[in-house]
Amino acid sequence: MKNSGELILASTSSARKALMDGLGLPYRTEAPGVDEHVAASLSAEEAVRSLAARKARAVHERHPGAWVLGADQLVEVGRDVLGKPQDRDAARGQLQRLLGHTHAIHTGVCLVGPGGRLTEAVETTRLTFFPVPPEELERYLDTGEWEGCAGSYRVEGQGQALLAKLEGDRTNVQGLPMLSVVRLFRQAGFTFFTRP
Ligand SMILES: Nc1nc2c(ncn2[C@@H]2O[C@H](COP(=O)(O)OP(=O)(O)OP(=O)(O)O)[C@@H](O)[C@H]2O)c(=O)[nH]1
Repeated sequence: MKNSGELILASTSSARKALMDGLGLPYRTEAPGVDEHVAASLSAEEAVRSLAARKARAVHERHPGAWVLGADQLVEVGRDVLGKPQDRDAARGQLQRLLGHTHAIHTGVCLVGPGGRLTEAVETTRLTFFPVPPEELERYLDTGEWEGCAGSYRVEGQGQALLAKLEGDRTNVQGLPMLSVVRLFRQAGFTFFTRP
């Protein structure tokens, strides 16, 4: 049975695209094009839930007959909430906060269906990093993995050499909590393993 309406991933993230490609559902991507500012009073979980819905709704308004999946991610360490670093110096500062400590990655996902029906989830993964000397941190920065990544590391790349412990969904760290994404798709009536 063909899934009704096209599926759009409201994201510019190559990591999210790679995760969706693995699922095998026919889809396309479209940039959400939204302002990602939220009230400072929101918790990290509330912020990613709100922003995932903002991204999905923005694309759904342009394509009301489609299914649209949006996502947003933040890193929480102590009282700090981290997004994507702007430059190498910001990436160094983020990693200095994370190395030798445990932090949480929160990812919100939101699925909006034809007619605007919305389902959502927020998934948290906890990661503990080894403490490493400054010269090793500089060598990791030289890999460039910090670019475009909340928290300035890639858990599926060389960044895994920093990882002492991971509790939760690993794909959630990369950008989409696939256990939750599959649950939302199944609850929406999506069928899998169909021929294109
Ligand atoms: N490959 C990889 N990407 C990561 C990792 N951790 C975080 N990211 C990326 O960091 C980005 C988090 O920033 P967001 O603001 O949620 O998303 P974005 O990159 O702006 O992309 P949009 O979905 O278009 O908003 C996402 O693209 C994640 O895929 C990781 O361990 N590996």
